[in-house]
Amino acid sequence: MSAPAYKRILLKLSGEALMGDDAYGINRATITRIVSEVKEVVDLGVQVAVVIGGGNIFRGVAPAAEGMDRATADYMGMLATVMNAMALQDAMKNIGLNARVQSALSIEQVAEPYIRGKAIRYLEEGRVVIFGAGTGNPFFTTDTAAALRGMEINAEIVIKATKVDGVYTDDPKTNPEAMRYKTISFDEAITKNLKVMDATALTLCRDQKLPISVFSIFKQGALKKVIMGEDEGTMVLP
Ligand SMILES: Nc1ncnc2c1ncn2[C@@H]1O[C@H](COP(=O)(O)OP(=O)(O)OP(=O)(O)O)[C@@H](O)[C@H]1O
Ligand SMILES: O=c1ccn([C@@H]2O[C@H](COP(=O)(O)O)[C@@H](O)[C@H]2O)c(=O)[nH]1
Repeated sequence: MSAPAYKRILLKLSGEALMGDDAYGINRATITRIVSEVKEVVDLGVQVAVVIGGGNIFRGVAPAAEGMDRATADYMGMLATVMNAMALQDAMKNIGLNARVQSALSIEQVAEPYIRGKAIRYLEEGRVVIFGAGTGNPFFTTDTAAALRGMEINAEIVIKATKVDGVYTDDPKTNPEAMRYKTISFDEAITKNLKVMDATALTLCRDQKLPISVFSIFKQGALKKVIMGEDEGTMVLP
C-alpha cells in the first residue's frame, strides 16, 4: 500500500458540517462519522491538528446577535467553537482516539490554553490536537486560525473540510453554472475573491507557501483520498 502524502496536517472542519441535516447544533451521527474519517488517517500514522468552526452554533444565536457590538458577537462565535471542540474531543474519545483541546481564549476549567510547544509534542505522541476559540481575536475567522496554527505547527498542508467539494468559479450553492477548479493559484483565488476561504487566510498561506486543499466533508472517504495525494476537491497552490 502506498504511503500518505503528508506527515502532519491542519484540518479545518466547518462548524456547519456538524449540523448534518439539522437546522443548527451538533448531529450525533454526523460528528461520529466525521471523527471516524479522522481516525482512518490517524491510523495511517498522520499527525492531525484540527481547527473547528462555529457556524452551527453561532447560526442558532444569530438573531440575538443582530445589532450587537461586533467584538462581543465575535467572542460569542469563538466560544461556540470551544463547544464544538469539546464535542469533537468527546466523539473522538468514544471511538478510541486520544485528543486534546487547546483554547486561544483562557477558559482553564474546560480546556488547556494554546501552547505551541505542547501542541507539537501531543502531535508527535500521536494525539489529535483540537484548537478552539479560533485565533482568540475578534474580527478574524477560523479559516485564518487554521492558516495561522498550520504555520505554527509546521503542517505540510491546510485541509479545509467544508460543505462544497472544492473551489468553484462562483458560489456553487447559488450559481449552478459554477465550475470547479482542480487546482488554482493563491493569487487567482485572491484576485477573483472566490470566498471559499477568507482573503486573510489565503494571503497567510500564500506568503508561507503552505498549500490548501478544499474538499467536501459530506463525501465519504474524501479525507483519506486527499491524505493519500489522490485527485479530490481543489488544491490551492503557490
Ligand atoms: N467560489 C466558491 N467556491 C466554493 N465555495 C464557495 C465559493 N464562494 C462561496 N462559497 C461558499 O463558501 C462556503 C464555505 O465557506 P464558509 O467559510 O462559509 O464555511 P465553513 O468555514 O466551511 O463553515 P463554518 O463557518 O461553519 O465553519 C461554501 O458552503 C460555499 O457555499
Ligand atoms: O479568530 C476568530 C475566529 C472566529 N471568530 C468568530 O467566531 C465565529 C465562528 O467562526 P467561523 O470561522 O465563522 O466558523 C466567526 O464568525 C467570528 O464571529 C473570531 O472572532 N475570531
